[in-house]
Amino acid sequence: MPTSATAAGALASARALAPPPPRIRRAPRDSSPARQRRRPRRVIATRAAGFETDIGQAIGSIVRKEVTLNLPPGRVGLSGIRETFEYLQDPRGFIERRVEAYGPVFKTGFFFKPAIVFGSAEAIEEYKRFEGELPADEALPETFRELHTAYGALRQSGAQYKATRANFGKVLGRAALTHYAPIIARQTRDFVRGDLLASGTLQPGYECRQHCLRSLFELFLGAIPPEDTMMKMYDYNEGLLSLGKLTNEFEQGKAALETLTEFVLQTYRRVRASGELETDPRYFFLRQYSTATDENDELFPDDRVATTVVLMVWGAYIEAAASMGHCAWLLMRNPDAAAKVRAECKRVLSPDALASGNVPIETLMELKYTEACVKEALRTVPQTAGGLRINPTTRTLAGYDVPAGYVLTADPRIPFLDAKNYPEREKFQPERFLPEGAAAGNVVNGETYFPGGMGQHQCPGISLSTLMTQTFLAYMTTTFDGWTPDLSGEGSEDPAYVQIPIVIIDDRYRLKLEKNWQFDTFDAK
Ligand code: HEM
Repeated sequence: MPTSATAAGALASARALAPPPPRIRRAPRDSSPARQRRRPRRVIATRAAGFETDIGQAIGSIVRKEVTLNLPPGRVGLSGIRETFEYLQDPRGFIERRVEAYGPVFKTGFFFKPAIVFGSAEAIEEYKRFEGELPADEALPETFRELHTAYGALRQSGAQYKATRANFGKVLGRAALTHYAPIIARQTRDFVRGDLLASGTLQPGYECRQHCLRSLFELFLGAIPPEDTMMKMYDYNEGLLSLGKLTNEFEQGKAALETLTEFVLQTYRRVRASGELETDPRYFFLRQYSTATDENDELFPDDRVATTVVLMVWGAYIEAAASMGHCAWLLMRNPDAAAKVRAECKRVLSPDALASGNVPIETLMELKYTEACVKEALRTVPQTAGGLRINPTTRTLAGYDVPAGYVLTADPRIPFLDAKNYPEREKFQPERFLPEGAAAGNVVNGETYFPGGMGQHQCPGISLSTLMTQTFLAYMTTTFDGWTPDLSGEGSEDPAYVQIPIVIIDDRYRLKLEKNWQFDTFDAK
């Protein structure tokens, strides 16, 4: 679930998550070092004998009454506009350039608000001590707050949030994953050995999203909605990220939320009335929520259960799909790692188990190298920024003053990019996440690896996403001997990416799949 889905998370790039035909987007801006060295034109600066005044920053710090404070290095400017737009064009490059210039704690403008971004182990350790008191909701824009609903975890705090969070373990913890694993395996088999085998191509952005949508509805609802209802999830996503409540996107998002919630509500009420809720394993998730209680010890009302299903599917589908696409691309570019994944999957998973789709979690958990690939992919191509919190009172962090009203965000990309934690940081090395990784100088712990954010709103779904991606890789590597960029039509060697709020391969990118001889004549349908 993307928490950086804030105000401008909006931007057009998020619209790339709409269904096909994929729209033609402009190529990503040139981020070559030469370009980056050019001075941005909008800064009004004077430079003389080593003295540089950034007028926007100077006025901004007077307006914000922070002239006498000891803030971290960096610039916010007058209102953070320039920083925000620079971030939105190239989020990862933005972080990298600032860490290089200022170190792992710096100030900037994030989504038009002054912000302190940090990622050193010391700052994170200190942050963890008070993060639990910070309100999460205020950092979210109005459109997101309304469509995320009062039931959404990202808006909550205190007793209400505790009640919401208490249920996550029941539907995303180990027992739940044990229940989901064979369903995921069957869904993935049908996707890879059905759809992909038939077409011989994979559009990792769009097709993995659709696969994840279907799989997640089945896991969390026990039923896949009709296509037109399921596709409302794209409108809902666009509405959450829309620029304002007067936009069409917001209106459509609101209508989509109603349609989706109504469909879930009807399904929930029907299976409860028929008694299947208690007896049919398909309704595992709904059954857990049918006994969930709120902060007043009252059962969740039906609309809260229904909204929770919609929010869970929404929080998971793009993230899981992005992880699958990045892994597929990284394995293509790292044939040694791909060979190891293939060998491991063939050793652990029997052809019969793969063909039947009946793969228990214990077997999937033996895929240690494959799991390490998924983790390393999240490090190499980080999918999200950290969660945003508003600092309510003046305090200090890492020896710097943090004024009230500043956004605080622990950014996972900062430790990911630090060669002290990850030697040869640009390389894809799944071994970092295996026991031998430490001996090679890798430092993997809660302060250096937190792809799902940290603190009170830390992602409860990373294990589910990892399991889905591992299963995807198991079927991909045992069905296809490899894959290469499909250069026909608009095809390109490497993908462009949607950058905000979740980094995911652009819909136009396609891979050509090389069938394994066993599947040359396979007809899964
Ligand atoms: C690789 C995949 C994923 C990544 C990188 C990811 C990332 C994140 C991040 C960064 C947050 C933290 C937000 C914050 O601190 O404000 C978050 C929260 C959340 N994620 Fe994920 N996510 C992933 C997969 C999933 C999946 C599969 C689910 C399944 C339902 C999920 C459900 C949630 C929920 C419910 C929250 C809100 C937690 C709360 O507010 O207590 N995520 N995610």
